[in-house]
Amino acid sequence: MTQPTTATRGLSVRGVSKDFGNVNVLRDVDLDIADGEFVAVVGPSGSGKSTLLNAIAGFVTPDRGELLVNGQPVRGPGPSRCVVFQEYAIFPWLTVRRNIDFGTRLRAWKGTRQERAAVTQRYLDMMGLTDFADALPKTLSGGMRQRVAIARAYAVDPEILLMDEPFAALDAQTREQMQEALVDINQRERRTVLFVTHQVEEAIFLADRVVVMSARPATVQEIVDVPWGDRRTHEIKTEPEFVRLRRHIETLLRSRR
Ligand SMILES: Nc1ncnc2c1ncn2[C@@H]1O[C@H](COP(=O)(O)OP(=O)(O)OP(=O)(O)O)[C@@H](O)[C@H]1O
Repeated sequence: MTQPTTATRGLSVRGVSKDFGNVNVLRDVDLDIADGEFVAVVGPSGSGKSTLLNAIAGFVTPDRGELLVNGQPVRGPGPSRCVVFQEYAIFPWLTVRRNIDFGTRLRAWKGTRQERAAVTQRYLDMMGLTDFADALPKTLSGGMRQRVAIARAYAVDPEILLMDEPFAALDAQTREQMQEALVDINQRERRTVLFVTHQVEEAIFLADRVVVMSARPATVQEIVDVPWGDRRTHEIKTEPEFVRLRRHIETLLRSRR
């Protein structure tokens, strides 16, 4: 259970506080996420997890504190951060391929048309979407639509990917498949990820570290290191260490400090 060192690349959240009217939502939140690290955030319902993510995205302005991406202050939404939401926030009028191509076009890298098409195809392949490339989102299942949203977010190649409960609307089996798909794409193309979830098991399965928030006003209660590195198959969920970490985090959440 270590505190991270200050990150120069990656994300730094320093003393961030936010009130909505007289509701104290975030209080002195400190968090450093190193470049290429996958961090999950869990916390009691309504504690302020989405508010923290929205502040990093630039949708919400903190009352106090500082947010830095690669040392640069966050002053609003921008291409360094890309958000995947619970709802399928993809363009319903574009095919799967064109949705992902939209992301590819937002890259800082400007390749030729053919090079961009190859990048888009790579993400179609990685997320198992090639057979659906010409389909419209409305013809796809929820899981497939979320695959498109994730492929598009990776195609943008932002400094930080922010994921707010992206699998919450999916059934249990699809959710497990999506967790595996996310592990797979992130092992191939490692990105800095902040992933908000209600599910402790999901947080441990996906993340290098799990940030446990307190009840509102939310602050960082504990940061739990997860030891599996790239060894992420569903079998780890039954290992004694996994079960121990899950119980530990669940106990912290129940204590509602
Ligand atoms: N724009 C806003 N205006 C006023 N209050 C807000 C706003 N956004 C969030 N809140 C309030 O801030 C608190 C924290 O909300 P937030 O959605 O960040 O929590 P959460 O931990 O993500 O919740 P959940 O786990 O239920 O998704 C809630 O009481 C919510 O009603």
